[in-house]
Order: sequence, then structure tokens, then C-alpha cells
Amino acid sequence: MFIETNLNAKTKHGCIEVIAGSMFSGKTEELIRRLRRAEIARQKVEIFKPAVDIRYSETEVVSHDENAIRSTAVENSSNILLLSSNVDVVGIDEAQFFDEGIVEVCMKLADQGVRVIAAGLDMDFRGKPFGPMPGLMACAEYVTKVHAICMRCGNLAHYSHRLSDADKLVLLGEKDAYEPLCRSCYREATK
Ligand SMILES: Nc1ncnc2c1ncn2[C@@H]1O[C@H](COP(=O)(O)OP(=O)(O)O)[C@@H](O)[C@H]1O
Ligand SMILES: Cc1cn([C@H]2C[C@H](O)[C@@H](COP(=O)(O)O)O2)c(=O)[nH]c1=O
Ligand SMILES: [Zn+2]
Repeated sequence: MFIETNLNAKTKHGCIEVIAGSMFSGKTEELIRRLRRAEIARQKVEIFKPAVDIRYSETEVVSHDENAIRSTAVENSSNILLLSSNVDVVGIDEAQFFDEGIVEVCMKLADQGVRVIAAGLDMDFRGKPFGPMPGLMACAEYVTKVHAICMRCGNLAHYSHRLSDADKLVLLGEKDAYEPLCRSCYREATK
């Protein structure tokens, strides 16, 4: 479990935290857990997700277990900066779907003293780094990699295997469309 530094410190120290992993690895749950604790500490929290992903809700970030927290859907990364004045903590879900500008936005916020927590898929269905995630992970102070359970063997999974032949990068879906797999089951499934 990620242990926060003192939430109520007098001097504001901005930072970037990234929660990365495959689908079903608990990224959203961990994001919600950290944001709820910040709210309990009476910090001003704003939460964003990309407008492209409104699978469950337009106004909430929702985990696969239906744990939810209010959020604002935004079209691009610059909207996050515009909507983040006077905040202590910014949460971002599905960070992989944002444009590359998200890295600069997170850096600016952290430089201003904001704690930024971004969750996203580190790899796409081909096992390649996903969008701005490598850049975010590189400039983050803290990176937490979480794992799902492999649907074929029960080991730890870090790949999101697509169940169809579709080859476009962005294809929203759940268990109907993807399964989390471990390294050897992913290799077997894609050969
Ligand atoms: N194969 C799996 N491995 C782990 N958790 C799974 C799996 N399938 C379903 N889940 C559920 O998904 C939850 C995590 O959901 P969520 O935080 O939304 O994940 P993510 O944001 O990483 O896709 C787990 O607590 C568990 O109940
Ligand atoms: C691997 C992969 C996933 N997606 C989509 C599928 C889901 O709608 C989201 C990931 O959601 P989660 O909260 O991490 O479970 O991303 C995609 O569009 N392309 C991919 O390669
Ligand atoms: Zn496996």
C-alpha cells in the first residue's frame, strides 16, 4: 500500500504520483482511496478524466467494483490547468487517453505546490507503452505499479489482452473485450 507523506504539512510541496498497471489491476480503486484520504484531511481535491471515456458515468470516476468519486470529464489536458485554481490535490483517471500535454500540465501543477495523482494503463493491448504514460512515469516522484490476476493461470498479470482482432488503439470495453494476463499467458495468447 502507498503511504502518504504528512497530508497536513504547513508548507505545500507539490509532487506527481503515478498509479500504473493493466486493466483490472486496481488503479482506479487506489486513486479513489488516496483522494478520499486527502478529502478527509480537508484538502481541496479536483478530479478529472478524459471525455472520451464516459463508460459508466459522465460525472464520476467509477471502478470495476463500482466504487465511485465525483469527477469532471475534460476534452484535453489544458482544461485541467484551467479548472485547477486553488486546489491542493488533483486526481486524474485514464491518463493514457490524454494528449502529450498532460505531462507539462502535471509538471506545472506540481511546481505550483499541487499534489497530482494520475492513474492509467502503462501498456496498450499490444504491450506497447500507452500515450503519455511513459513521460508521466519518468517525471513522477512516486510510481506505483499495481497488478491484476491472470485470467488463465492465476498469477500476477500486467498485460491487457484484447479478445478481438480489432487493431485501433482506443477501443473502450470491459471483460467482454479484454482479459488481464501474465507474461507467459500473454505470450501464448498472442503468438
Ligand atoms: N482479473 C482480475 N484481477 C484483479 N481484479 C479483478 C479482476 N477481475 C475483476 N477484478 C475486480 O476489479 C477491481 C479493480 O477495479 P479497478 O480499480 O477499476 O481497476 P483498474 O482501474 O485498474 O482497471 C478489483 O478490486 C476486482 O474486484
Ligand atoms: C488495453 C487497452 C484498453 N483500452 C480501453 C479499455 C478500457 O475502456 C480502458 C481501460 O480501463 P481500465 O479502467 O484501465 O480498466 O481503456 C483501449 O482503448 N486500448 C487498449 O489498448
Ligand atoms: Zn497467466
